[in-house]
Amino acid sequence: MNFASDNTSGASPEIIAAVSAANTGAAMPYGADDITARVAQRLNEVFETQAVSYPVATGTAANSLALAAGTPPWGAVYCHGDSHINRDECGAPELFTGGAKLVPLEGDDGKVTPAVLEAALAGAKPGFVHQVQPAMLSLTNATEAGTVYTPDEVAELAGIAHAHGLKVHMDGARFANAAASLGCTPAELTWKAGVDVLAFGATKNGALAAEAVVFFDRELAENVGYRRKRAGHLFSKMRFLSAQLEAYLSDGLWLANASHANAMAARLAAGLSHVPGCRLVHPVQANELFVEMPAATADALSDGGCVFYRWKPGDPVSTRFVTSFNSDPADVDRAVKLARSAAGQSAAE
Ligand SMILES: Cc1ncc(COP(=O)(O)O)c(C=O)c1O
Ligand SMILES: C[C@@H](O)[C@H](N)C(=O)O
Repeated sequence: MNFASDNTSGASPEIIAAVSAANTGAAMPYGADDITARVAQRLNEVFETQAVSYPVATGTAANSLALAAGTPPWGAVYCHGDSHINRDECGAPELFTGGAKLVPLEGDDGKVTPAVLEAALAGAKPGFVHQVQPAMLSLTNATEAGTVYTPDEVAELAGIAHAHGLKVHMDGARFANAAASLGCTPAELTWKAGVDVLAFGATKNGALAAEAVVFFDRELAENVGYRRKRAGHLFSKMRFLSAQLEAYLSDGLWLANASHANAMAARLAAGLSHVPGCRLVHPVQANELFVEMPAATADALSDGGCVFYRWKPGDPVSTRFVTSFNSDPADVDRAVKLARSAAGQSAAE
């Protein structure tokens, strides 16, 4: 019962098979192979536009390369305070941009709001040499709180950003989960809503290690090839990274994986929300749930073999559960049963 992260899941058998199948004969290196060319075309089909895409191996690299493409060293990137780029990338965005400043914004349920963004930009001083210059807005979809931005919400925020001359980045480490949750098209959730560059995630949703930086604003991509090489993310045997993405984007695998993960999160949330003392901290809209629960309940879950993060200490303790493309419903039900017994509730209730 491992719900620590979707990073703990294995890889989809289809993706493993694709990597094995790619291991046939020789292929030109550094992205000059046929599979990489097919992935670029496939991404254009999925997003219904002519984009420029760069496969990389981690979400941090995808985010940092995307931000560097649109942010000068003296720039400012506006993001949610709990965003991964702000909390969990060890300064990679700051490094890749040459020292730009991340400007964290408040917002309930992990989401930036138009009012907060407007106020932050109203306080900026374009042209004032003593202050960083607004350059990009970064939104995470699905968010780090397990919520999602709808296309309309993205469009409203992107409209504000563009009106102030900023470009818009989307951290899409869990983009599949957002798209599956919303039932909208990838285009509706990105460039049609004003997103200029997407860090398109696959690793957390069934790939071994594969992401793609997808530029809808193709001019932004001008120097990314050099930045990727300098970052050490230009794979010499790129076919094996691209093979993952090709399989991921074939036969609807990426959305099927995300739909299952989302369904398991909903199942777990439905069960835990009826356990005395348990409270869902955020709406469960993708594959993450944050649950406040008595420390004794958390201990019983851990003692019973359930693996999850204690997000904030205390009693009640704030916990995070993340489900994956291959989460077993029996594990979900076992976790709920453990919580119920800890709360003195009979499993039959
Ligand atoms: C929202 C979000 N963005 C980006 C990343 C970065 O991915 P990676 O750990 O592959 O660098 C993660 C990590 O899991 C994440 O949760
Ligand atoms: C914790 C965080 O860095 C990681 N990306 C996760 O969601 O598990």
